[in-house]
Formats: sequence, C-alpha cells, structure tokens
Amino acid sequence: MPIRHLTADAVRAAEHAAGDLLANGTLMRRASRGVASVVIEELRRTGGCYGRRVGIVVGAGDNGGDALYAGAVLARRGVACVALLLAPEKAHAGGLEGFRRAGGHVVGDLPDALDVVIDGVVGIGGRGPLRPAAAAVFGALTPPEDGGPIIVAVDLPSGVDADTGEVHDPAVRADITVTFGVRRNVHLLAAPQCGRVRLVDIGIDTTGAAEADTLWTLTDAEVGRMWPVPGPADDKYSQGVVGVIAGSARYPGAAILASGAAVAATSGMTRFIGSAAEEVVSHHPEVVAVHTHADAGRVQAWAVGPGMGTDDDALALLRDILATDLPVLVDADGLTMVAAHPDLVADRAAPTLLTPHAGEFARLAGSEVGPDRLTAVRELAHRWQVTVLLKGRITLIADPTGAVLGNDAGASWASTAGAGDVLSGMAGSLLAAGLSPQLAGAAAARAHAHAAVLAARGAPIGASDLLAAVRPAIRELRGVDAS
Ligand SMILES: NC(=O)C1=CN([C@@H]2O[C@H](COP(=O)(O)OP(=O)(O)OC[C@H]3O[C@@H](n4cnc5c(N)ncnc54)[C@H](OP(=O)(O)O)[C@@H]3O)[C@@H](O)[C@H]2O)[C@@H](O)CC1
Ligand SMILES: Nc1ncnc2c1ncn2[C@@H]1O[C@H](COP(=O)(O)OP(=O)(O)O)[C@@H](O)[C@H]1O
Ligand SMILES: [K+]
Repeated sequence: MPIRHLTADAVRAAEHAAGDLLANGTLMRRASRGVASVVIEELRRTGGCYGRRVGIVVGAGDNGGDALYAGAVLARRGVACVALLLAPEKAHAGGLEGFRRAGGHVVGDLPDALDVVIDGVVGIGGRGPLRPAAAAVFGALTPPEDGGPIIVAVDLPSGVDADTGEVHDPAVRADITVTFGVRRNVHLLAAPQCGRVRLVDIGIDTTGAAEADTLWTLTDAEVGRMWPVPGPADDKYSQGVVGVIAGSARYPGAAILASGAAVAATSGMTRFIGSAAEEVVSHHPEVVAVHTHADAGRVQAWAVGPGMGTDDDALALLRDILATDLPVLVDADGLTMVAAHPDLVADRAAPTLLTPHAGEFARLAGSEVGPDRLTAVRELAHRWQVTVLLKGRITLIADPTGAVLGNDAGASWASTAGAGDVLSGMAGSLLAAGLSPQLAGAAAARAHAHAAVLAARGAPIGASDLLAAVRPAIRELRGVDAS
C-alpha cells in the first residue's frame, strides 16, 4: 500500500470520527506518549535519560498540550524538563498541570546546555511564519552540529504550512518530527525541514479521506516490484520498445544521456531519432539510431524533447509524434513547443506525460509554480488532461483525475545539468513497458533519486555518473544482492 499523506482538514475529520477517544483526551495522551518515547529513544542513544535536559516551547493550542504532556512523561523518567510558555494564558491547562505535577518547571527563558528542544508552538492549526517570540527562542539556539540541542517537532515544524509545505520565514527546522495516525502533506512537501519523520499510532481511522485530500508516496518495495524485467517468454520486442528523440549533432549530450538511460532502465530495445544518431551509437551501440521519423521503425512509447531544439523541423517532428496514438513523454524543448502550441496535446487521447522543471512549468501554466506546488501541479494536469511530473527535490506527479504521487529525492545531488535527460529516458522506457504515465514517472523519479545518492556517496556528480548508477539503483529497489 502506498504511503498516504493527508491535509489538516482530513486529519481533523479523522480525529473527530474517533468520537470519545478525542473527547476524553485519549488521542492526545497517546500522541504525547509517542513524542516522549521518541525523545527517550534519542536520549538513550546518546547516553541515557537521567539528568538530561529538555526544553519545551509551548504555543497556544493542542500542539502545546501534546508537548506539555510529553514533558510530564519525561520528567517522571528523571529528565530535567523546563517549559517556555509563549502565550501563558492560553497554554493547555491539563497539560500544564500534568507537567508541573510531574516536576517540570515553567521558565521565562530557555537555559543553555539543553540536550533536546521540543517544538510545541503550533501543529496543524498554525498559520504563517513563527511569531517574533517563538522566532527569538529558536533563533538563539546553537545548531546541533555545533553542539546545540536536537530539535524534536510535535506534529510538524512550526512555521511550515501543513497542507502546502510552504516553509515560511522564520520557521523551525527539525531534526525529528513526531506525527500522529497518518502523515500530513508537509512531511513530504517540506521533508528536508522535518528531518526524520516518526509516525505514532493513536488509533484513528484515516482510510475514508477523499483523493483531493490525499498525497501518495510509493514505497521502495512497491517500485521494485513494478519494475519491468524480462520473463521466460520475452524477446526484445515484447517488453516495449522506446523511441528517444533528443539532442542534436551539435549538442549530442542530451541524446546520449536520454538514450543511455532508456537502455539502462529496461531490457528490450531503444530506438533513437535525431541528428546525433552516430554519436548515440558510438556511446551506446545497442541503440537503433536513425535520422528521421520515416526510418524509425515501430515503438510502444516515445520520450521526446531534451535538447531537440524548437525550430520548425523540431516542431513538425513533435507534432507527428503527438499525433500518434502511442504514450508520449514530453520534456525540455518539447515542453517549450507545447507551451507555445497547446493544441499539440489538447485532443490527445493516448497517455501523455509532461516533465517540466519549475521554469518549464511556468511556461506551460502561464504563471509561476508558487509556494503551493501540490495545487499547481494538480490544476495543470486537470486543465490539460495530461499527467504532469513537476521536478525538484520533491517531485510531484499528478494525473488528470487529481491523484498525486510524490517522491522525495532524499538528497539534492541530482540537481546537475543533464539529470533531467536521464529521467526522461528512464520514464520513457517504463512507459513503453506499459506502466501508466503516473507510475512510470514516479518509479523513474525514485530510481533516479537512488542513483544520484549511490553515485554521489558524499561528493558532487555529473549526469554521466548518475546514468552509470541507474542499474545499481534498480537492483537496490528490486532487493537484488549483486555481490
Ligand atoms: N485534537 C486532537 O485530539 C489531537 C490533536 N493533536 C495535536 O493538536 C494539534 C492541533 O491543535 P490546535 O488545533 O489546537 O492547533 P495548534 O496547531 O496547536 O495551533 C493553533 C494555535 O496556535 C496559534 N497560532 C496560529 N498560528 C501561529 C503562529 N504562526 N505562531 C504562533 N501561534 C500561532 C493560534 O492561537 P492564537 O494565538 O492565534 O489565538 C491557535 O490557537 C495537532 O497538530 C496535534 O499536535 C494531537 O494531540 C492528536 C490528537
Ligand atoms: N534540489 C534537488 N534535489 C534533488 N533532485 C533535484 C533537485 N533539483 C533537481 N532535481 C532533479 O534533477 C533533475 C533535473 O532535471 P532538469 O531540471 O530538467 O535538468 P536538465 O535539463 O539539466 O537535465 C530532475 O530529475 C529533478 O527532479
Ligand atoms: K510543532
């Protein structure tokens, strides 16, 4: 089952559906115990609980209540706990009483030399950036890498929008985020701001949430299982032949990267059309490369666009390709032409996958992506009735029904020239193998991200290194030990 992320409204609906468990405080008790367990684990990992120091920053709502009850559990374990109340008159009354009874102290300023700071400023009820008092507290902390406390956010890092993941300024940057029952959009859309996300079961049922409130992520195992590999009855044609249209004799790089990625991603056959045919074959002799569409032979899907130019010949070729009833991935220069000629895809019935980065997205949509990337990508896919893959550290893939799959690359090594060409080749070959545009995009994005991490091992990479790591990444996702 893919991992589900919900909006704040959908989370609230699920909490309300829990009835008595919400009303009698059971949900909050479970949530706060979850926070305390994560903090205890962290303290044990670094020397034990007794005598360690935890500071709690408490806001005006139930998020602060969670933090105070967690502080009570910690205080009873011998942890020295202090709480700073940002809005003393609004602090959660039950939580505050429990905290004090357990031996916790309320302070006017956080002391130095804390081991952990718990961010209980706001959760899903928060709006906008941290207010000045909270900003001053977090701004004064020494970063963990310089010996400062680790920051554990309750539900989400305060100052980050629960639904859009917009990181306001200022906002908390957490090392660990503890959330309850189900992940929220923010945990994917602002993953780098959340640190490690720990999900605590509090006994709510979230399965009834509407698709419009849901954002999905495939697990590595799911991607590994769906990756097409040859079976006993397969031959080079039966697995789906992909046609790559990219690059030029003058700029062959995109052609070489995209067709190489198509070869690496699936077995079967890769065809190529373009003036860089000779250069492509010299790098990848298995590619069947020609100069014109008329000579190309049959394919089951096309990946078209990277470095192909935008002149009249390129436009005519793109028009021919999009007039077929085959699945087509359009990237880079292809997207520039589609943005200028929306009629190219307007009446397409066959699967269509557009793979813009933010700049190309703005050309297609007519406006910048903006801070709400999720809504932006959903709207464009709906408006154009195509699947849209919006690239970046968090890649979002929306299909025309509004369903969105997301992928956190986990690191940013792939932000290098030519990495998008590699993604096009990979996703194109998955389309040819019969995956839907959304699954092809999501599976390719995941393997691409793994490849970047494997290739980098801590040092910058170029797109050729990324390409060379595509096979090891697929192996890893499929759980195959190559040693
Ligand atoms: N219900 C349950 O059973 C469960 C709930 N759970 C927990 O409750 C959390 C939701 O609690 P919530 O709804 O009380 O809202 P919450 O996120 O604490 O913040 C809202 C308050 O903060 C304020 N405020 C707003 N923006 C601000 C800003 N930028 N900077 C500073 N302050 C700001 C605003 O007050 P104002 O000052 O505007 O009057 C408002 O009152 C949820 O995330 C989870 O942790 C769990 O225990 C599971 C069970
Ligand atoms: N900060 C980032 N972290 C992780 N991956 C990124 C980041 N920025 C871009 N990427 C990925 O790298 C690739 C870049 O594609 P693109 O912008 O089209 O580059 P190019 O046109 O040079 O090939 C995409 O797969 C994108 O998702
Ligand atoms: K918080």
